[in-house]
Amino acid sequence: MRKSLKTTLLITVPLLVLAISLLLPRVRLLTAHFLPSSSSIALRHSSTSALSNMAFEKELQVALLAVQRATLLTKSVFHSHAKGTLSKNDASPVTIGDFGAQALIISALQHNFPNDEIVAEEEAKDLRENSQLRETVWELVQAAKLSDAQVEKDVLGGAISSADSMLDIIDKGDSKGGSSGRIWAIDPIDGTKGFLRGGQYAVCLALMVDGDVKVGVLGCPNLPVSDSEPLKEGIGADASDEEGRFGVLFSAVQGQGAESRPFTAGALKEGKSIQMKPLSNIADATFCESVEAGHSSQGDAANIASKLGITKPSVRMDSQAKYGSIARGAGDLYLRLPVRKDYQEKIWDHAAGDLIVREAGGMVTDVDGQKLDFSHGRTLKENKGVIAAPKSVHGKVIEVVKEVLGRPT
Ligand SMILES: Nc1ncnc2c1ncn2[C@@H]1O[C@H](COP(=O)(O)O)[C@@H](OP(=O)(O)O)[C@H]1O
Ligand SMILES: [Mg+2]
Ligand SMILES: [Mg+2]
Ligand SMILES: [Mg+2]
Repeated sequence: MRKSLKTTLLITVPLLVLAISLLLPRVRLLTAHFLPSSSSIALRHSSTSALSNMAFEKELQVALLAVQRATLLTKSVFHSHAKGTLSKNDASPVTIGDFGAQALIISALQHNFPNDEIVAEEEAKDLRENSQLRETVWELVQAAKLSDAQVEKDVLGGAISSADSMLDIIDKGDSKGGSSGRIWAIDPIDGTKGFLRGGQYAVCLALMVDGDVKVGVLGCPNLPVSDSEPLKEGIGADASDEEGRFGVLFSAVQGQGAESRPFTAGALKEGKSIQMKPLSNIADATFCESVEAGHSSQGDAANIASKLGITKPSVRMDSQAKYGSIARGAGDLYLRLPVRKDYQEKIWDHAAGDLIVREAGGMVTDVDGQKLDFSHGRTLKENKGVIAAPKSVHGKVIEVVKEVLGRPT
């Protein structure tokens, strides 16, 4: 009896060990691919209904990691390369960082969601015509990797196969956009002028379904990690070298709240829920606006602020870092006031930030108080400007904006 028990154990124990060792890597792979690691990207939900509905969990995980990898590329451009700056048809700048970041994000989206459409800011034409530029971007793209090789491969799909396929991938961002289906909006570097100056910039990604923004992620490598640090001008790439104090990822999923987490090169850190700052007296508000006077009328902003009784000077910063900053309560208002009648805002300049502010308890509209409508193609052609504010004061701000800009009431 004892002998047969011993024999059985001798056979079954090694078999069990073998089975477990064969199964474990598969379970790990599946977990990495389909389920976010609970410690690394645990979502905090703002409502109980969200707890029973973890919608867009995979989209959020992929978006966070794709933005993180692309942001690593942009940081590497800032620190070690000439920026390879070109002037586009509209005289705005584009750099090797913009091209590289767009290639990496689209590659990750195609690996996970091959049927989704993509609206992205850049196109590969200049790289097709300039082989030296193409090689520089290709080198950058090959070098940009998350430190976790398993996540890099399983979640983001690993490396792009060749320089030519990189060009095709960049051009996959040519969707016309619209009101139906799943469409991602990418701004590989928002605030390119800020990036070139060493100021704020953001790597931006949002998913729209039937014209409605469902997921938004912003990578802001030059903003402070701390949500409570007051809004300040002049923090930029030099400061971001200070170990651990700079670099933040903002994210939001519709109906599930907004979060911030420290930016890293490795596993995603846990997200922390963020909210707009309660503002009982509008006169105490801090408002932010573009650094570029050509993107937002600073004169109109000053008039609006003064009529609202605001005495603090505006905080000027580039990019959707403005949306992230007010969503975390570091500032209160974001005013973007049209400079030219004919300019149509681009959806990739606003989709992620709009959702992040709304999920943090804010309200985002155009200068007439209409919500931003992402269902009209690549631009926000039915909207003019952007006004983002806490819900409690948004109506008052719009009243004054209309008065100063002479908009119909
Ligand atoms: N006349 C204009 N009015 C408003 N926005 C403009 C503009 N010309 C360019 N932009 C947009 O302003 C964005 C930067 O915004 P901000 O001033 O808040 O940093 C640019 O994004 P990119 O830098 O991605 O090209 C660009 O799309
Ligand atoms: Mg641009
Ligand atoms: Mg932009
Ligand atoms: Mg851009």
